[in-house]
Amino acid sequence: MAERVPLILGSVFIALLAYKFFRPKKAFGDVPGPVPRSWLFGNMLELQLYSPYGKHEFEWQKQYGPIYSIKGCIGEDRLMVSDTTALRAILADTGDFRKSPQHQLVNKEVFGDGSVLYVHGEQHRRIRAVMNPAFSTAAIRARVHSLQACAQHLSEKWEARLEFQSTAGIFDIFQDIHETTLSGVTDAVMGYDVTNDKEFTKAYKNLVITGAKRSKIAIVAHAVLLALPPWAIDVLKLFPPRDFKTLLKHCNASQRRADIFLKSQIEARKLGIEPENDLFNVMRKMMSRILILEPHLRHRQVDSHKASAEVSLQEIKDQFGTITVAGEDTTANSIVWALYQLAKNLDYQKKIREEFVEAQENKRKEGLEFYESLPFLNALETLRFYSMVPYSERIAIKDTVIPVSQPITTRSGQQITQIPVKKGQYVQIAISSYHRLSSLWGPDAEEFNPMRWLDGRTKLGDKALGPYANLLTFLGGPRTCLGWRFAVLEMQIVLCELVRKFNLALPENSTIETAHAISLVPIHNRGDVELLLCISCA
Ligand code: HEM
Repeated sequence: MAERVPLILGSVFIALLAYKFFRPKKAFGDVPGPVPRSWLFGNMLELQLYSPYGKHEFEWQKQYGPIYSIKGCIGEDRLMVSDTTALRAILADTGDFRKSPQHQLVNKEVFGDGSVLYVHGEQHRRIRAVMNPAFSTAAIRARVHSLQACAQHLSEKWEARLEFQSTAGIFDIFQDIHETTLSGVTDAVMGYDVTNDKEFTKAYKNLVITGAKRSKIAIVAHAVLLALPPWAIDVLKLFPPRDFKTLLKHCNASQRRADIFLKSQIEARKLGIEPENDLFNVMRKMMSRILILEPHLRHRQVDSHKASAEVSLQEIKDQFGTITVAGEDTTANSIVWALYQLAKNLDYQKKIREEFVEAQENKRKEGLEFYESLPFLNALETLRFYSMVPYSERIAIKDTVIPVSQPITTRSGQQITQIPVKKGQYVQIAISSYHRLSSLWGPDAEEFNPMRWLDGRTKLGDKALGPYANLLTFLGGPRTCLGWRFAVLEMQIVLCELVRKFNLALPENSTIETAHAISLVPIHNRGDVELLLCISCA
């Protein structure tokens, strides 16, 4: 490896130079924005590194409006977008924009090139069409019992911990919630609970720790990775640095699990046992019979044009890690932040507890509809206030324009109603900023206030972009989060179970801030990622 280091460094240097000299010269028709702090980091440290998340971004939005330009590392051009008209055009996914190459590199290495997170165009439409039934309302409704069991397992664990305490116990709930959602997503969605699978959970936890690392070096490394020629990436795979090794290890572990699990499902089917309608089985049914029964054909590629509702075995396997990662961390941290707000506001806990008891006594609804019928629980605006994926990056794959709802005055004083974007320029779908727009959410948009959903002031009408409550939390358009219904139900179930059994409070002198890891994590005043809560039985 040592003898290859100068070669790799040399190519990085040449690639950076080539990037600097051949990248598009004029950014976004002169759209104003904050001055970058340096050429190396651009505005990326303010965007990604500093806590609380949004400290700079929300101020930029106030100063420059819902569209402004920023600089990425090594001179990249980026457009921050929270304007509804512009977002609608980008989210339509008509082929002008793709996911950013950094994300695509990671998605491919961690999940495989058949992952729904990685594929695009026709292959994406085909795989989504096959996966959709496993995430329909009917399919999610069938997961209620499984999710209730996960939530109950957690509450019993807390009860056991509190058994010998005369007063409240103070403990970190962060890991507990993550274990619950890992079990929830793997068991309820994929029919395979990984909690007791030590090898897989270790690989998964290491992946999350690696993905959550934020440092100046990691931020620049992301940009440099892009400048590497494809052969240098292949060398990296042969002699992977530690973080890259973690990604590959997780990929191998999840492929092995998917293999074992699918084999057992296929055997069960041969014996005439029809397994449940979880994701794997919904997808397995879409594999042609020949692919299941003839092992030598397993790696056959599915021809998108001939088989619009088919997937290959490899494509199914690639969804195992995809769903685990996409569904676990985001949902866990949404629950963590909801619990934080509940611990801060005892009144909120009381309201949820009362409406839960009242609904249970009246037995008006059950299952999914029961949770939907609890107004205050559903107004607890964690999904607006803490956007777990605070932004999503896209890159223009050709020269194009983005329409905007209000004219923009450029640095040179021109008024424009559409923004020219050059091939290779980045667009940031500013999800978190969108949720702070006072024009949409009211003058108190920067405050956590469930009442905005109950007193009739939140009316977006035809301006809605996302699939749930007019929020952009789960994005929108053809790449809308596949698991949004599942995530909402899991949050409802876990919060109800915990609030009806426990009183939550914040310990004295604890300061908690949001930090951007994979999603938004709580950083305690000691600098640790944790959420210490004072818990007693209700
Ligand atoms: C609160 C929890 C969640 C949040 C905030 C969230 C957010 C998102 C966002 C913003 C995207 C779009 C990413 C992009 O294109 O850049 C996405 C995609 C996706 N999410 Fe979620 N998600 C959550 C829970 C889940 C769950 C529980 C699952 C599965 C069980 C899931 C599965 C997926 C998948 C498969 C995609 C890729 C969809 C595609 O590209 O077609 N997510 N999610």
